[in-house]
Amino acid sequence: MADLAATHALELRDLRKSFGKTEIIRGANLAVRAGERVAIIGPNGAGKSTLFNLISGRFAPTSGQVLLHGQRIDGKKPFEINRLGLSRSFQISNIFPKLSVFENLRCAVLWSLGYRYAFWRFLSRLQDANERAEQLMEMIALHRKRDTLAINLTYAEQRALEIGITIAGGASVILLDEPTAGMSKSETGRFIGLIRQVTEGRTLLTVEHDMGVVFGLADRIAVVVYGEVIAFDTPEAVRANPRVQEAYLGSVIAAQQAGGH
Ligand SMILES: Nc1ncnc2c1ncn2[C@@H]1O[C@H](COP(=O)(O)OP(=O)(O)OP(=O)(O)O)[C@@H](O)[C@H]1O
Repeated sequence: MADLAATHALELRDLRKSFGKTEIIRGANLAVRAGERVAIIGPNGAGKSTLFNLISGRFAPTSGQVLLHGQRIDGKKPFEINRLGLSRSFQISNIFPKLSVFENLRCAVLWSLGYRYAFWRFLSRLQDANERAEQLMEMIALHRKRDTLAINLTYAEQRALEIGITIAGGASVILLDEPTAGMSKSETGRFIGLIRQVTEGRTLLTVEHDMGVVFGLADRIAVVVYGEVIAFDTPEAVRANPRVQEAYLGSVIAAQQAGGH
C-alpha cells in the first residue's frame, strides 16, 4: 500500500475537520502527482485555507489521512512536516524585516539544516549555506538587492523573497497562499514566470482567487465547494465541467471578465 501511495507526492483521504459541531472539511480526497502544479479554487468559506492548515500541520484533522510521499503526516507538528519535505509560505510573515535579502535567505537555509549540528560542523555548513543563499538570490532575481534590508524591498520583491525562504530547505512539496495577492497585473505576470521557474521539478499547491493566475500556472485544478473536492482536473476540463460552472466558476469568470481581469 505504501508503494502505491508513494507514486503521489501528496494525498488526502476522506479528510474531515470540524470546529465545534460544524464540519468544515467533509471528506476531502485528492491525489497530487510529484512535479504537478495544482491550484485549489472555490467560493469564499469553502474550506481552502482550512485544507492548507490540515496539510501543513497547523490543524489536526478530525478524521481521515494526509500522506506525503506515501507517509502519514496528519497529526504531526508543522516543523516535523517541514522536515519531511513540505514547505508553506505564510505571505510575508516569514521575513525578518531588519535583515538583508542575503541574511534572510541564509537564515532560512541554516534553519532547514536543523539545530542538531555541533559548532565545528556548523562552521563548515556556513559556507554551504552562503553558497545556497547566493543561488537562491539568483533564482528569485534579487541578487542586485543582496544587501537591501527586507523592509526596504517593494511588495513584489518581498513576495519573491518569501518564496526564496519557502524553497530554501529544498522541500519537494511547496504550498503557496495566494502568491500574487496585492500585485499589479504586470507584476503578477512576471511573478507567475518566477513561480514556474523556482518550482520546476517540485510539487506545487496554491490557493488562488485570481483566475488568470490559476489558468496560467496550474497543471490541474482542485475545486473545493462546501468542504469537498468536487472536481480535480486539467484547466480545460474544469472550465467545461457543468458542476463546477454551476457551483462556482461560471459566476467568477463572468465577474472577472466584467471587471476587466
Ligand atoms: N479556527 C477556526 N475556528 C472556527 N471556524 C473556522 C476556523 N477556521 C476556519 N473556520 C471556518 O471554516 C470555514 C472555511 O474557512 P476557510 O478559511 O478554510 O475558507 P476559504 O475557502 O479559505 O475561504 P476564503 O476564500 O474566503 O479565504 C469558514 O466558515 C470559517 O469561518
